[in-house]
Amino acid sequence: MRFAKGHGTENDFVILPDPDGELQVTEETVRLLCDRRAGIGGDGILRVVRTSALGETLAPAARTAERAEWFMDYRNSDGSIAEMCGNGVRVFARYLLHAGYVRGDRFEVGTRDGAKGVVIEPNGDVTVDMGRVERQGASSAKLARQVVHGAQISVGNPHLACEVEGPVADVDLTQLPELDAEAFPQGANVEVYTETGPGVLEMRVYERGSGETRSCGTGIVAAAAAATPEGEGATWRVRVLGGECTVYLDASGARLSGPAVIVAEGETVLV
Ligand SMILES: N[C@@H](CCC[C@H](N)C(=O)O)C(=O)O
Repeated sequence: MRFAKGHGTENDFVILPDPDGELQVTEETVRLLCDRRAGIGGDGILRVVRTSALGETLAPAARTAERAEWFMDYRNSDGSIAEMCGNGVRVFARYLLHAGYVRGDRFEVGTRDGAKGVVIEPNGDVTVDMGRVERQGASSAKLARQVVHGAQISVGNPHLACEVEGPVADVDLTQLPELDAEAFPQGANVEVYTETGPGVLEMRVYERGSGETRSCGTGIVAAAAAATPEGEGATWRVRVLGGECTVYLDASGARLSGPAVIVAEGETVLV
């Protein structure tokens, strides 16, 4: 089976081209492909399938995805399905261009959170219109060595974005965060962030289904939203372990911009 490998600020993905929806991607397959020793290695999988060949009924809120020719079927490295992946969309867009599946510098990608508009910037960065960012109140999480408090935010998928004092490097993210199950019945991604200068955040993330990763696009947007007073617009540069992205927040929602690259292509015998 053909595959590619790509990343957006080192949030890395195994890309499976499956235009006609012929692959059976099981949880076990995903775990094996994402395994960094026994497989190819990645934080998740991006299956590249024509929306018309998806073979899945989308939730009513995601039906706008049907107008996009290509659908990003995203899976976390543990095999679970997530509604959205911000860096995934950016890498997916880069792959569509690389493979010649799309042309031009503006197109849409279908996701389980609906259609997302993508723009290829003159400097090569990929910007995705993430749509609405929903603030849902406050909650907390128990980490390995501390309890953190923050904002419950939906960017299509669930987040708890927590401002911490001191460097984010000091936060122990080695263990699965314990969350309030009533607030997060489907689990959540947990971000810790601190403001290091005007318009600049530093962030780390423990991703649902993947553990600590070096970047998370939806998490970057959630942290930027949590750091912005409600009702206000803002632009944030968000530094993560794998690089930096920029978030533009306004009344219509959020845009996420940053690098996205394809680093390898080949064939795997794992599937
Ligand atoms: N890395 C992604 C988020 C992937 C999904 C997440 N782990 C979840 O389960 O919600 C991003 O760049 O947004």
